[in-house]
Amino acid sequence: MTVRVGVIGTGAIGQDHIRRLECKLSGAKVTAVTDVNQDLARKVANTYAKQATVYANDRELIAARDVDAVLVASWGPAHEASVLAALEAGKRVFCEKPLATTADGCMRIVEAEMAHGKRLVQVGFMRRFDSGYLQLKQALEQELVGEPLMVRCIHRNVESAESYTTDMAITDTLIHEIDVLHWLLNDEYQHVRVLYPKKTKHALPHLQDPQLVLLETKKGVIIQAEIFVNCKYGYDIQCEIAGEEGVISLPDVPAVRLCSNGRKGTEVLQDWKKRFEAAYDVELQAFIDDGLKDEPASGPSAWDGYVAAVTADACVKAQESGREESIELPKKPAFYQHSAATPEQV
Ligand SMILES: NC(=O)C1=CN([C@@H]2O[C@H](COP(=O)(O)OP(=O)(O)OC[C@H]3O[C@@H](n4cnc5c(N)ncnc54)[C@H](O)[C@@H]3O)[C@@H](O)[C@H]2O)C=CC1
Ligand SMILES: O=C1[C@@H](O)[C@H](O)[C@@H](O)[C@H](O)[C@H]1O
Repeated sequence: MTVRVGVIGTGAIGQDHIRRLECKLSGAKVTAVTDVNQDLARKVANTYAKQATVYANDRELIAARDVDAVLVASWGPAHEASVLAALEAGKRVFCEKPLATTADGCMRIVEAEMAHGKRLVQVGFMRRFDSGYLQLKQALEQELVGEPLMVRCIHRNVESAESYTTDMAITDTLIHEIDVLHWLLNDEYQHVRVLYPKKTKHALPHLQDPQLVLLETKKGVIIQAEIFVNCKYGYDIQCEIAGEEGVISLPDVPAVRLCSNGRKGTEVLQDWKKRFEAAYDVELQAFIDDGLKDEPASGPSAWDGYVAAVTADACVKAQESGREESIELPKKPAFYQHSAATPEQV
């Protein structure tokens, strides 16, 4: 059996996912694509999925008889409408982050999915499938460092586009830490503060960069997350967790060590594509496998998308107020209690 996938949005990550569905993963086939830029959609189909039909819009693609599952990789503000339409059609949907740009939008998706009665949505929080983060999770579960006390994270990008704004440091970038850290710590967020250090000369006038986000969990763990999207030297993701009995850190991505011209060192990756390539493969294979087995979606859920959105809203409020803001979430519905399975491969 094959899961026939329709892809909405054929930009950077849409193309990447189409390529992996067609060339790397098993049990899937891209049968449909669409993009508001129809020339791009045609070009991408022609390059990576010659058999795919190019549709004029998301609604036509979702309705297509040869589309079993939908992959949403359009711009964030377009996600909610596509996910809701896919749910209405009773089709599985993998949605890149953010699930929706507002907490209310995420809640509408949660409600639609619960009304449908089966989990169909997986959110593209790929770090939960990254071997390094899985090793951290395992170490915490085995209590190798005892109770976690403090976390230090770094999320650096080489440079940001002109369209990247100060709030996007939260909604577009920190959102990955927001998701992965509460999953790692098995804890909930309580408060947040955002500090603005001296601004880099490499950021455009409208952008505050870097930023320091201080999150406190209900158990009292303090997380210090640096977001620096014009760091210039590379794509750098770090995470260190200090516990009562020791410290664990995210492993470096293995790379050849080169000694040449009087220097010794390794290449620094330049973007998310290579850093999380294996994680994207595993998350999407999990989505396809759930479809092949006709089982409820088991990856990061619509509820996880909602938690991330509520937390991001509080972070943006803290950016604006300069004060500590609280993060309040309703109780997780029973429908989502047994979600977000951890893949076994570490
Ligand atoms: N999980 C991850 O690490 C990453 C996730 N993303 C997420 O993936 C999404 C796409 O990001 P990129 O590929 O970098 O952006 P992009 O700008 O390269 O591509 C987005 C594409 O969506 C199309 N589009 C916009 N609205 C549309 C609509 N209503 N219907 C159909 N097509 C539409 C655009 O024309 C564009 O071609 C974003 O939500 C982003 O946050 C992006 C990069 C990495
Ligand atoms: O999701 C991603 C991008 O959309 C975002 O713009 C980057 O800052 C992140 O590093 C990347 O993982």
